[in-house]
Amino acid sequence: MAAEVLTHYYFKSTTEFETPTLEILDSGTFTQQEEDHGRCLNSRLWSAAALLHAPDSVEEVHAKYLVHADIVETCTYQHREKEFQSVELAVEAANKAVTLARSAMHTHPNKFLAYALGPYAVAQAVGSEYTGRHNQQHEHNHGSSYNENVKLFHLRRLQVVKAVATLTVCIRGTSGSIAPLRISLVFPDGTLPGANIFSESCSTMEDVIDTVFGYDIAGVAAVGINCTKPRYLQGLVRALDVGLRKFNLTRKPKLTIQPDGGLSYNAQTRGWELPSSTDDSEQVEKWARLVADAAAVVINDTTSPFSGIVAGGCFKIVVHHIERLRNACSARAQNLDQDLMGEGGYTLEQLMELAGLACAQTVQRLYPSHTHKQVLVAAGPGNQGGDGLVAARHLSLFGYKALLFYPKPSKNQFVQQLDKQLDHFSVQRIQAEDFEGALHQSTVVLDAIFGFSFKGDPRPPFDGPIAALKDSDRPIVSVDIPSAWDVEKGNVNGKSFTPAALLSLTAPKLGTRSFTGTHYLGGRFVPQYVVDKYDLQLPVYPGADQIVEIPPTSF
Ligand SMILES: NC(=O)C1=CN([C@@H]2O[C@H](COP(=O)(O)OP(=O)(O)OC[C@H]3O[C@@H](n4cnc5c(N)ncnc54)[C@H](OP(=O)(O)O)[C@@H]3O)[C@@H](O)[C@H]2O)[C@@H](O)CC1
Ligand SMILES: [K+]
Repeated sequence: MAAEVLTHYYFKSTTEFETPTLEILDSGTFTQQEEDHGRCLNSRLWSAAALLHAPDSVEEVHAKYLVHADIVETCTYQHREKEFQSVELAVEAANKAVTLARSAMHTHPNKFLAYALGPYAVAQAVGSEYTGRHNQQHEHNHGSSYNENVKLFHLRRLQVVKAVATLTVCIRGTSGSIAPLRISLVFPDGTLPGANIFSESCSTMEDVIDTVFGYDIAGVAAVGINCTKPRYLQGLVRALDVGLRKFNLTRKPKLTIQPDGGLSYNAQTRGWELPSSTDDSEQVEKWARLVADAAAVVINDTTSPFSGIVAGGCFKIVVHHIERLRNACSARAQNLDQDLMGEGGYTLEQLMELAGLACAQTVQRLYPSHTHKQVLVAAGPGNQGGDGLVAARHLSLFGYKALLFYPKPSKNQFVQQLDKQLDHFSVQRIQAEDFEGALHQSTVVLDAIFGFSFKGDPRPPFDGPIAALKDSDRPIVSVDIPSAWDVEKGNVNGKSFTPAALLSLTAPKLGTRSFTGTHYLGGRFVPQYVVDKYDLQLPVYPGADQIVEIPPTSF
């Protein structure tokens, strides 16, 4: 069964189609602080030392990451109550970490805060997270077993977290990728999932997965790969993916990936070095590409055993890496379109014709003409507007009375021809000042105003109509992404409307992950080589249909 799921996802039931999320995580707070302030934070508290000595720099670093990251972590990775004079002082520092992060976030209300808890291996401060060799000298109770010490260590830290103001705690687990493989995990109730979690026989990815998920005790929320070289990342993600499909988990976990900066540690000079023949910017680009490639294994797979991926880095990662990672993830989506029209041999005209037909078919499927006779097609100035013109023609042929709002005609000759065709299909043109009246008369709306190239706030002549759609109770079917939604972040601050239904073209866009209405996929034109190149996992289109319904995304 596992093999079928892996290699022939096309045969999976379409009800299992789901879009995994991508969230970018800040990373390397320590390294960024060092870079900005030339500060040596090489104490046992590591970056958390800055909470005591340089709180302003902590807030400054958070603010820098927030420009590019979706999630910021408190500066508490190596915060340990043992390094403070009392538990009260430890709690005070932890509270300060939360306050500093929240203060930096006040201009980013849609971003998330996670409380960082580094694993036991890191807290030992002897590089165990890199070598896999854990210090057998235990700090808490020398007579106890390793497991007992790990448990005690985490319980004490969780007591501090519990004392910190109410927080959604995002617990960060680590698996070293170098044999012997060990995982450090924390469990909120202090119960370890099984004795073999730290056993030396736990030496393959399969062992790790069996151990972590075989018990499925409290439902593992996330599993992570940390402190590995970026070049190993995609292989590790694939191995986790293969292993996890064996389990029928009631709740899909997220995967966090946080490789290091790809530098090598020179034991003689005791410093980090670039591989010879690479310069710094080349190294950053390469790092971002490798992490984006690993993330794509999950986000392009609608049958992924993970509900999403959280991508970032760890040691020797700075804000610049995270900025490049964000760009590398977006570039993959654009490349897909270029591929279809480049090597794929399609013309834009062909794709637009098929996209428009899929739009009309979605309206007809959900709001048939015998119940929803009058359809208002709102078409924008870009290629999505062209999809709308094609759809208006088909809708007219399907028996609808079509009204067209198309206030900013395209300069593209082909799109102008599409416009001209509509003169012969009894399509009624609507001027901007009549938009609200037309909306009122209509029984359904096809929103083909803006697609994935929309940026900023809607400008005239589309601002008024978007506001009118927001106030309207008419059912709206949006093409590709609801208009005026950010292609990655969605309906930021609820500025735009939420349609009743969405037709995603080719594959759902990141910004639609919060959409819970009726969701269809269209764009039945993707050749196999593009599927293989981008690891796309597409559902089966039934019969000759141009569209297939996919369940609401579940996050
Ligand atoms: N993937 C596929 O296979 C296929 C994709 N297809 C479709 O193409 C769509 C992407 O098309 P696209 O790139 O032309 O951009 P799209 O989003 O229609 O419009 C951008 C226009 O809006 C404007 N504009 C931007 N911001 C604005 C603002 N704030 N306020 C006001 N205006 C603003 C901007 O104008 P500008 O300001 O740059 O002059 C620009 O002209 C995609 O979503 C899908 O539906 C199919 O046709 C073929 C197969
Ligand atoms: K749209």
